[in-house]
Amino acid sequence: MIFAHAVADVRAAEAALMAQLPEGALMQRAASGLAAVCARVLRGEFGDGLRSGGHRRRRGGPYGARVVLLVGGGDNGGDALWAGARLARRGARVDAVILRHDRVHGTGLAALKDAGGTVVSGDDGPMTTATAAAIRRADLIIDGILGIGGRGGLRPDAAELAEFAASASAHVVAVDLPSGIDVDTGEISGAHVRADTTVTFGTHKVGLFVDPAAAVAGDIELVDIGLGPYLPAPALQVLEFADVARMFPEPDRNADKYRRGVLGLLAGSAQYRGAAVLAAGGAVHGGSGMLRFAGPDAVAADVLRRWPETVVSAEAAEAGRVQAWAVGSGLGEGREHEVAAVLSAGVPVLVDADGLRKLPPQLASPALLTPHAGELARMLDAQRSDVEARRLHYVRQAARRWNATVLLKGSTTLVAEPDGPVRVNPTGSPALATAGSGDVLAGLGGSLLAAGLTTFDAGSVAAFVHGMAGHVAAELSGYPSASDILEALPGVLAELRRPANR
Ligand SMILES: NC(=O)C1=CN([C@@H]2O[C@H](COP(=O)(O)OP(=O)(O)OC[C@H]3O[C@@H](n4cnc5c(N)ncnc54)[C@H](OP(=O)(O)O)[C@@H]3O)[C@@H](O)[C@H]2O)[C@@H](O)CC1
Ligand SMILES: [K+]
Repeated sequence: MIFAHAVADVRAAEAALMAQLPEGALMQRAASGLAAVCARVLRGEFGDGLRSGGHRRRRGGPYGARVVLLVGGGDNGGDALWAGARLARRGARVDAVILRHDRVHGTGLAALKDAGGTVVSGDDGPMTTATAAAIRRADLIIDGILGIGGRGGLRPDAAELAEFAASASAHVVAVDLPSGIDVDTGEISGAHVRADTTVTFGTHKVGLFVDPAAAVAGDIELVDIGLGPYLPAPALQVLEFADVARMFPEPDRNADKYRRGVLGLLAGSAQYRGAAVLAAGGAVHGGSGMLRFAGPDAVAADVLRRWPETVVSAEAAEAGRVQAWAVGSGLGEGREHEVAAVLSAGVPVLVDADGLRKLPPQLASPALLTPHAGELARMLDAQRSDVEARRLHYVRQAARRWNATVLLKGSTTLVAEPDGPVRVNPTGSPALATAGSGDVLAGLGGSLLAAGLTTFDAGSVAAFVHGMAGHVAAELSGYPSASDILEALPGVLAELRRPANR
């Protein structure tokens, strides 16, 4: 599992570690790790990041490379200067653009000059003719404007510099984080750097994983500086393949279909017949032992035709015993009494799409709510654009409001509980943004609930697996449909459940 921590926790850990070490030792660790990644970038080991096609890709390593440092007035700038000195000693031509001469990291600047680096900015501002020329011809730009000490978007002179750097063809490496993002929330409130690679120190920072900021961080490289033992519980968790393989329910030797878990599915309507079929497909593959579908005859017939292993009934009340419910995908208007009954059935329930419009003020059962940004906005009486800009804030707010697990779908899917760390799904891709994709996810998540996973684990495992299926489907069909994603699921699950991976 990958973790991310809040800035206050990073600061506390840093202080505890620093008390054990000689002055400047941490910055040297950071700068050495940063220089090592930069050398790899200059050997062509990293992709072209955000501006694919526009890059001057260098393969020869630091010797002879042209490097520009953007240096703010704090320790982030200090890291850049020390790393620049290391690259200069390895034969790079290093030019520094200093934003604040009165605040610049003195020993870092002296080290850079000793190693043969030069300053191209002027006394009265960073943008000079020499700055522009250096940035235009650079192979690599190192963004040391702001790190975890920054607040708000970049100030005008830094913003002008970042914008000019963005127009150049160099690979941009951000020091600790892309300057100008809000590091604890992933929000962006003004001008900021767009990085191709971010080299972060000690632990990942929250904003590197949460959109919109995550989208401007590029590839993330973590440099271990020894903070680990001093860090408290993380603010964010990112599941990896091995975690999901371990968490995915494994039927025991004596399991029968009931013991593996039965999911009840209340989905689909005359208007949205396909949603029921897609959700049922996600459920059939999702790890539970049996699916009971409740819905109108015509819809039930569609489900049975595609998934003959399903048991169908006309009403939720007639469905029989289940270990969990999934409700809402394509449900349309009406059926309020059935939804209410399912929500108070005393078993865990996944609520999606139209089910989210029918939520009571208080939920009686453990619930996993799976809105996209528009649905979450409606639930919280907010604007969709606000939810998209402040995803972490709103997903946490909804989790507390309904005392439930909330999975906010989108560019980076977040899964939050009322308390504790938020999970970010790392497998998302634009391939998942297609009609019916959410229905597959709902069935899959419901099935995992029925198989006994907690709402938190069911949501995060479902999102991970669904995202992997999206990638596989995209490789096969370019722009995959929800049916393609569904078809990719068995292969992904087989891979996940291979004994070597568990
Ligand atoms: N944590 C660790 O373990 C380690 C941390 N290390 C490194 O230290 C970094 C943190 O350094 P830090 O605390 O000196 O703050 P930093 O981010 O450089 O910014 C402060 C400067 O920015 C300025 N400024 C603020 N807002 C601004 C804005 N909107 N637009 C423009 N300017 C703005 C502010 O100016 P002021 O407000 O004071 O006028 C001040 O000059 C951290 O990210 C990592 O890289 C490693 O070396 C070792 C291990
Ligand atoms: K930075």
